[in-house]
Amino acid sequence: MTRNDIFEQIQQKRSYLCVGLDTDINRIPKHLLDREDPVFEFNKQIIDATKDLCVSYKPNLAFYEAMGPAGWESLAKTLEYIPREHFTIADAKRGDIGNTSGLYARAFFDTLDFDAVTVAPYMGEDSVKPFLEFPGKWVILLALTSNKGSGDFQLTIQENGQPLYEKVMRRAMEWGSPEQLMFVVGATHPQKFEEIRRIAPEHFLLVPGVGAQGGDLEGLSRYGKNDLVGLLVNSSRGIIYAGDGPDFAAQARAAAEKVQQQMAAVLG
Ligand SMILES: O=c1ccn([C@@H]2O[C@H](COP(=O)(O)O)[C@@H](O)[C@H]2O)c(=O)[nH]1
Repeated sequence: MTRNDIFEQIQQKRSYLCVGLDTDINRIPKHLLDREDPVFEFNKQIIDATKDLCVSYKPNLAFYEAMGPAGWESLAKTLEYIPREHFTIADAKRGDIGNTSGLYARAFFDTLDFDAVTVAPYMGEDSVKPFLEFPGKWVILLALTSNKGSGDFQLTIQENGQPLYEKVMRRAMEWGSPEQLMFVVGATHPQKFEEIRRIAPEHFLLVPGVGAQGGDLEGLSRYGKNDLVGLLVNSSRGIIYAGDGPDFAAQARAAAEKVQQQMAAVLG
């Protein structure tokens, strides 16, 4: 999928929402538990209820891997079910020595046909580059994450006065163009967005941390406003667990619609 395809979808739907499919078997409505594949059934109903309101879906691999082979099966069926126009992100946070990264890339881009995978940059260039060798596929590199621990390394100041996340972004921009590389920047760091946009004016940012983690969508939106919008804002629990009864999908839709309307207002 190209950058233009993503922009077009944003314009059509007046939305830059990414719905996170963090589907926890212990949190899905009880009435689904007697289905053959409750996780897939839950995802299917969430997708049906939200697909016109979002441009992207992001299953987090932990939720599927924790279930063993059945989880991989649910993940593959979910990916197959997501309409093709949506940008699909495997939130796997991978990265290893080169040959191993190459196999991770094959797993997410060939075996499964995701558009993008999240990658952890800590092991450096040779751990990231194998993911960039797949035409039309995307790397979403962790830059400044939404969690409290982001202060432990990412915000530490280097000899040249730059925080580590900035060094990571500048180096990574030498490896991948805005057509194949995005950065994860947590919504919980609103004061950093202006600087991050200066560092990477053309790259899409995947922004988790709104909703359940307390990040505020309104404050961030102006940092995506060059071109149409260069942000994908993720919400997982705030949408998929908006309700826990038989009407859970309708509740998820209502939560997604609320976010989409805020986004439409920003897009004008
Ligand atoms: O910095 C990061 C990177 C990834 N995530 C992931 O995004 C979702 C957020 O879920 P919510 O329920 O909307 O809080 C989840 O899959 C995280 O692993 C992140 O939160 N922060």
